[in-house]
Amino acid sequence: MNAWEVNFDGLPGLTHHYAGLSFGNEASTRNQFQVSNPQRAAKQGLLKMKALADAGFKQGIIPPQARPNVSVLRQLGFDGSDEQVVAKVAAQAPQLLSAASSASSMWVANAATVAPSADTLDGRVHLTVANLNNKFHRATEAPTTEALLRAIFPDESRFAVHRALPQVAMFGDEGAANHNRLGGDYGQPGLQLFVYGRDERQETQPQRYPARQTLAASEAVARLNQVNPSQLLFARQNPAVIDQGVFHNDVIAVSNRQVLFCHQQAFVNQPALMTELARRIPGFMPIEVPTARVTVADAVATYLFNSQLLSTPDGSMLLVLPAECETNPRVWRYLNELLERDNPINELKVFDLRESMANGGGPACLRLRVVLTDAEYRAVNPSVLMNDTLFATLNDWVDRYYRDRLTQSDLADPQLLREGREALDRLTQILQLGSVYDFQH
Ligand SMILES: N=C(N)NCCC[C@H](NC(=O)CCC(=O)O)C(=O)O
Repeated sequence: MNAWEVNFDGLPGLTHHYAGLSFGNEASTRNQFQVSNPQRAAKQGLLKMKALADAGFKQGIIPPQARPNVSVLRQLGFDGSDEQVVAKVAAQAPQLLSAASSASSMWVANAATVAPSADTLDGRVHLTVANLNNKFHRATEAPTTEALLRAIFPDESRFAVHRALPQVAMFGDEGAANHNRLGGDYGQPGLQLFVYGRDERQETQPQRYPARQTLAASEAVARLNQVNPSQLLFARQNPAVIDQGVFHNDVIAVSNRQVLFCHQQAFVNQPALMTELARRIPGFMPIEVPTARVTVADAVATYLFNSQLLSTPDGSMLLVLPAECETNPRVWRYLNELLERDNPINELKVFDLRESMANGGGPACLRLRVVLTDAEYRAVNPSVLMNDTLFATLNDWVDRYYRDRLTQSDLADPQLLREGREALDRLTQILQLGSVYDFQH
């Protein structure tokens, strides 16, 4: 079956700011209270989408969520009109206003875990929304993520969107950021590698930072997504790298078809995992970067592995990297040697994503991969697919509504709430999504 990997990128929202909300994500902690530029964040995201669409890759967009999230603030006891709710939380608990205003839904690698139809028992594409239970500001994304995915993948005979797992630590699930699919052509059955950080039943935990993904969650997602049991593998991420800031597996590994590009220290018992993968994946090609060349600290600082590994029509592969890789001499030297070596990677494309990177989100965090057959692709809401017209329309929309400077204290401005709703109302028209936001009901 002819199939494609379609990348859907999250668009940074109007309240993008630096709040230090993600303990264990060192960029988030380091950049707390820095001044952000939401307009630049959105434009950096749009430029990546457009450049990849122009290069012939299939590219979609997932809109931001409505923030501040007034309903969660009401749930926490702030009352009155929407404006009064914002004023009260700003005065009494600014950190909660930050959490309720986070634009974190841009990192759609954490929106859901996707199973292509070639891997599922009922032959549909399955998407299980992630509960993002480990962080309050992210856990509130799930209901709107579900509504957005239903609006983008509306045909229930082809797509099954599952709601998030129960919101408890035992089922902490961070979506596709801890999931890789390996194999041959996209339309052929692949091996789904679920990577977890914590197994509450037995193993030791990281000492310093939280492990967000549990094995129990990964198992439940595999069940919901109806992944053929013969195409499943669960592996544990190395707790020592979680303690060095690798809060999702996509900060230390990325796969495409038969290639797994990862750090030497990414997984527990890595040699045995590589042997198992080689046994199960025809032509498996691991590219393991040794610590002697690139340390885990360098990987975290540059997001080398948070790259997108994309297949070009001639069968070779392209790495989409953040600009931070180019400015680190060790990483850049390694990458240029990689191009010369015997492997399918023969091109590097570098993007300036600094607004997102400063909160710990690189190229791969910003995208959700969805493998689709031709017929499935035609069933996607066509208004979310990137092209020249949509790019121009969205740039104008960003110019009209987005601020070019935002700090935590700006979140108290009631005008920001109004601007956001007006902008998103307009966006749902542009993308023909219907009423997906609470404020539209
Ligand atoms: N690796 C992947 N797939 N995604 C990156 C997510 C970054 C996000 N940062 C934040 O949520 C920071 C928000 C703040 O501190 O303002 C997170 O930690 O969940």
